[in-house]
Amino acid sequence: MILSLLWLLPSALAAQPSAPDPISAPLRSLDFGQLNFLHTTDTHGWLAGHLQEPSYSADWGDYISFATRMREKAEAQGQDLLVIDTGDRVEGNGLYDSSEPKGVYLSDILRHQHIDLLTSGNHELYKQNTSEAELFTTVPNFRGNYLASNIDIFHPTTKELVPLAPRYKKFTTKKQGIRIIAFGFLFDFTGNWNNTVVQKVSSTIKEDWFQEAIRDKEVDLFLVIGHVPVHSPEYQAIFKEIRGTRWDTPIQFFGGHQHIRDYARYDSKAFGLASGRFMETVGFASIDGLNTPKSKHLSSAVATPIFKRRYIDQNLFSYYHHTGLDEQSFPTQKGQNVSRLIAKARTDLHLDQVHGCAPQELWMSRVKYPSPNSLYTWLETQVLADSLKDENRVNIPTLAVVNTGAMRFDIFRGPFTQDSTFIVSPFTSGFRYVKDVPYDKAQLIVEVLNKQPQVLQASQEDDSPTTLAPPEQLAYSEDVVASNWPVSSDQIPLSRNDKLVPGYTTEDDAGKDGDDTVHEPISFYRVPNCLQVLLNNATETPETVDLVYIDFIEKYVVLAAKFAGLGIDIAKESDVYMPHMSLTNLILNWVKKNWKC
Ligand SMILES: Nc1ccn([C@@H]2O[C@H](COP(=O)(O)O)[C@@H](O)[C@H]2O)c(=O)n1
Ligand SMILES: [Zn+2]
Ligand SMILES: [Zn+2]
Repeated sequence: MILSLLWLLPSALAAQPSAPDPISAPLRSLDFGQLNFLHTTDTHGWLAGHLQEPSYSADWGDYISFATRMREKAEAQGQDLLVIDTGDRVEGNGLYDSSEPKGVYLSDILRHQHIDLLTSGNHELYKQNTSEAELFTTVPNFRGNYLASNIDIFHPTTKELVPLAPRYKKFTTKKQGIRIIAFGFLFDFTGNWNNTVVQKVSSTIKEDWFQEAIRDKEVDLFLVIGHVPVHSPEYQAIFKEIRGTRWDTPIQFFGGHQHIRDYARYDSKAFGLASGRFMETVGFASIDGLNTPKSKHLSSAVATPIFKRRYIDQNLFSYYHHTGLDEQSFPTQKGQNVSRLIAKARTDLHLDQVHGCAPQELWMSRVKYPSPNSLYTWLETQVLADSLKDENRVNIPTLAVVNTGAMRFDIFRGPFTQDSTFIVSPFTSGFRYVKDVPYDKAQLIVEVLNKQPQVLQASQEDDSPTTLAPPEQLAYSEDVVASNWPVSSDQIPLSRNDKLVPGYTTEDDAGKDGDDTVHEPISFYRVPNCLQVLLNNATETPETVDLVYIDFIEKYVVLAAKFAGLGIDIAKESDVYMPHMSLTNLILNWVKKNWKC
């Protein structure tokens, strides 16, 4: 990754004269301890980093150099460093989605990082080929380090149900001799393909192997990694189960899935870190004052260990700062080779091929919905309105419903590339429809879907619902939410020359000082679960409509239809709409036609 003068600026600001000087960007430092961690989660294929956002512009090769330098630094101080990844490595970027078969370049890049412990996310399990790629490629690539405490897979050859990877692992750290038992969980996910089985966390922790593991007396730290939100019933249950048996053994959790920076305090000796999404963030955590055989011998043990956390902006400026190195001394040979491998993969996959040029920024959550700069407003009023048409259903009033979670990232003004195609919406789900749905019932279905607690948005559990709440019980608010975004910085003194770059201003269970980079806050607005748009020249209130929806949300539409008293079984009555057309391709075709450069 090359460091240029304007590299720390968001692309939207890069051309402006008042751009902040990157050198003055204030950074909070990392407090090393006996045991240190680097954590990634929900990388979703973004191993090339963010080409349009300098704050997150380092790549997986740079991260490899960073982890190496951090390990060298820790070990030189007689401390340990572990590298963790908690899943959703796939789906969401051209580097993964653009190859045939998907993921061949990605897995070959990923494996060069030394990852000490990793788990699966839900995205590794949506499809049969993805989970089998985990079984046959990722698990062997990280042999002994991949954990699957609650995931089994039907082995494609033997047809036997086997653990995707070992349930847990016991090991001792190199420098400090810390005895660790580690587990690797997935939240209570039910949207997996039927070749895998995800056991509920609450029943997994009652199994003999787990109960025996937490009764092991020769343990200084329990390490729970997982594709699980750190504030979740699943992690509460694991915490309680371990604490019930081991009242004072420290527990460190690492989580993900919600795509946010977050830190949870379970008690004075148990904390959990979640490290964002899309290679924007590398999480850092440290523990000092652990009771180990070595510290007992040296009588340096303390009553309560000290837990720390930091959210590192994934760029070279942060990496140089935290390692105390520079452009010459920072990169490792391996890191540079991997950066070259990424560049070559991007070339082979034509990821810079331009399909059109976006005339403006389109935001997922930085602006209100609906509004002229809302990505969802654009999807409704431009893309769906122009392009969602089945040639066998012409001139039939149609109500289309799309889950907002199908849209994964903002669009920046300028080139819309092969890469953008998958960054914006990578999913291969098609469209289905039911005919002759009374319009009032169709509207009630959407209303019911939108009053559910965010089940269909990105980063929410797409758990199979058995019931849906009536619309009047749940309120949807489109107000600004301060969900780990905009609060002003504290504790780090700013000089008059400091001009802040917009970015994360996280508030978590440990306070407001978690982000390494002090940012200017960004507003964040909620969006509904589903968009709806009337198509085919429908009058304002047609009598009946074709109800069109993305097949990914069918199970919710079925329940909402029952709730709305539609009286038909949507799953049985529905048919394919626009055969072989995914939302990804619908958007791409629209861009090619409408966004000339
Ligand atoms: N075919 C799919 C798959 C997923 N989604 C959306 O993604 C959300 C889950 O993503 P995470 O990264 O948060 O695990 C899911 O809730 C859906 O909103 C989709 O739309 N289509
Ligand atoms: Zn994710
Ligand atoms: Zn997830």
